[in-house]
Amino acid sequence: MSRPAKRITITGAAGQICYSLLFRVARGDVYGPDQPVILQLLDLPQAQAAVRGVVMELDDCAFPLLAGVMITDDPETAFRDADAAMLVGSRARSKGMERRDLLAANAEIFKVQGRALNAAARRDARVVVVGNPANTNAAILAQHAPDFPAENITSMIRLDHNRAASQLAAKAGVGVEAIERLAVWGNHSPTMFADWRFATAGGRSLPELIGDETWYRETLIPTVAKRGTAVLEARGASSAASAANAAIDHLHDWIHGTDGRWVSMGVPSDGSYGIPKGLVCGVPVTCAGGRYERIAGLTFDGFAQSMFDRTVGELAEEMAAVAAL
Ligand SMILES: NC(=O)C1=CN([C@@H]2O[C@H](COP(=O)(O)OP(=O)(O)OC[C@H]3O[C@@H](n4cnc5c(N)ncnc54)[C@H](O)[C@@H]3O)[C@@H](O)[C@H]2O)C=CC1
Ligand SMILES: O=C([O-])CC(=O)C(=O)O
Repeated sequence: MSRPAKRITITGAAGQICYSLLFRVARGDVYGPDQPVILQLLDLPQAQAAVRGVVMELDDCAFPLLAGVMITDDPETAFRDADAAMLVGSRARSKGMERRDLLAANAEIFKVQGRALNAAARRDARVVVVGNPANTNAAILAQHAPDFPAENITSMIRLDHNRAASQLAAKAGVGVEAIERLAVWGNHSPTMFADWRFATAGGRSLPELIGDETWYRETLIPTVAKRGTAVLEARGASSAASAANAAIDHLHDWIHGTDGRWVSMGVPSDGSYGIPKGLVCGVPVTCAGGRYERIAGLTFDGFAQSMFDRTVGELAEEMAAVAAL
């Protein structure tokens, strides 16, 4: 263990997603098999005992790459010198809670965490927001971290990307690794737009290979959009392992590169595709040299444009609702 350890801030450490996430990060799934890591775990004061239990289990795994674990309920302590941050903790909807209340509660959390990130994290830290509403939480985080590079604050839409890739591969009868040039646009919500128009499998156009536009519009898109609900109904608990896996894919690919493959990330708008600045929006990217690059110059037909406008419109509405609070 000669290299200095990378510090990863992870919030919501006592929750369901982290019960899967922490063990994989500690095993090296983000930074790779030669890179020691230190976990800096944040959760609420009332969750500290549960976090201590999870840390006992981390100890009991005897992970060779785990160089340390810190537990705290103080955001600034959690973000101190962080090389990366996975912001999973957020306020879940409780009975009788309106959407407006949920947005307000999360806006407050990400405002506080934005200030802490601004004060304490390394300037080259890579941040992925997982806690819902993930895109809007990321945009609020960036607003409150004015000295931190906004392009390093992203949100997770990779779970939708992976869900779509898996469904498309099954339909086409190919391995999921054959699926290339898939794009998921917009909000991590049922409005997200899984766009297969440029997708290929083994170099062949996927829409041509599958040859069923009706299936795409009436089955694929709604299946991906409602997948979280379907898992919740079947399992009686929300998608935790697949969400943790997607968060690892997101950060791993950002750090290590995608070798030219497209993946989808929620990134701060630079105005391209007409996405209003200030929004954090799912777009297709490639990653290389520790940076993501948006896929530029894609065109939209009537259906794609209407799907794109709907999901970007929803993001703009969420931001307006937060601004009005
Ligand atoms: N972007 C995506 O694709 C997905 C996002 N999610 C979202 O991820 C979030 C976490 O999911 P689960 O782990 O299943 O939830 P959970 O309810 O099991 O755990 C959430 C944890 O966050 C903690 N927490 C709440 N406020 C906090 C704060 N201010 N600072 C630090 N920790 C805080 C709670 O104490 C709890 O331990 C939820 O918002 C969920 O909707 C889930 C699946 C996919
Ligand atoms: O709503 C949730 O907590 C779960 C979620 O985001 C998903 O499974 O996509």
